[in-house]
Amino acid sequence: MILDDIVATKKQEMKQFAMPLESEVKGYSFFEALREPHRSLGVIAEVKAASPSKGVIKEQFSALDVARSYQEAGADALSVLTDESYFKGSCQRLTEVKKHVNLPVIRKDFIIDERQIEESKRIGADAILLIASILEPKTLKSFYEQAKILGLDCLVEVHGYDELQKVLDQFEPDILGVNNRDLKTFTTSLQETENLARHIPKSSIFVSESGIHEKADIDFVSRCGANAVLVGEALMRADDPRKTLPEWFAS
Ligand SMILES: O=C(O)c1ccccc1NCC(=O)[C@H](O)[C@H](O)COP(=O)(O)O
Repeated sequence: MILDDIVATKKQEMKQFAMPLESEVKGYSFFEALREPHRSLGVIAEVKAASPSKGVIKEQFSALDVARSYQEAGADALSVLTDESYFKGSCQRLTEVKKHVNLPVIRKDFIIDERQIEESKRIGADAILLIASILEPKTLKSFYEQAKILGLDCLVEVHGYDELQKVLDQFEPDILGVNNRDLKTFTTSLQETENLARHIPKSSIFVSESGIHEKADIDFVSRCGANAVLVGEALMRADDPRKTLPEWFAS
């Protein structure tokens, strides 16, 4: 199963781990950006070169140009994939984006080791992703608290009611993401957002992640009660995100 492979690779990579030097970048609050979005829903626009489910999404591009186009499109925050093996991302890419774009950036990776939390801070991330399906609930809570101490926000990602309950048995995250993609089968359905919506605590910012491709999807997850969306592939494939995003939010 691909998720097990990704985690196994990550564990292997951690054997050669070297903590990077601190990068000089300005921090922005990921949480505040989503709490007071530019539009009716917060938009986290993702810089995503490739993925296990789709292969190469965009060949040979400037991450900086993409990130700037997202900013000009009115995105509230950016997501930058840093996993190299499966997503063709990198930590350097995140730092480069942070140096030139005035938006909060979440590091999108598979955090399985607490050293990656400090690494995220050092490369300039404002937030990290914590995936419930790859962490024991107590470890997830501990990583969440460690990230907070370092001033990093966390997007806690769940898929399915059981995962959500396991997280909520421990704590109520400030930002809760429902991944519409089942990371074990790659099946994507916005029904996931609808199914879990009523179980999301009112105090959490509710992010609908993955599989959002058109205005109808934005309208649907909005009706479900999502506060924000995380969009990768559709914006990476868009001719011009500066046109696409406003079209998605036109009334
Ligand atoms: O996108 C994948 O194929 C994938 C496979 C295994 C683990 C994670 C994966 N994606 C990470 C993400 O969370 C998405 O990049 C993000 O939600 C955006 O999704 P999309 O808009 O569908 O590109």
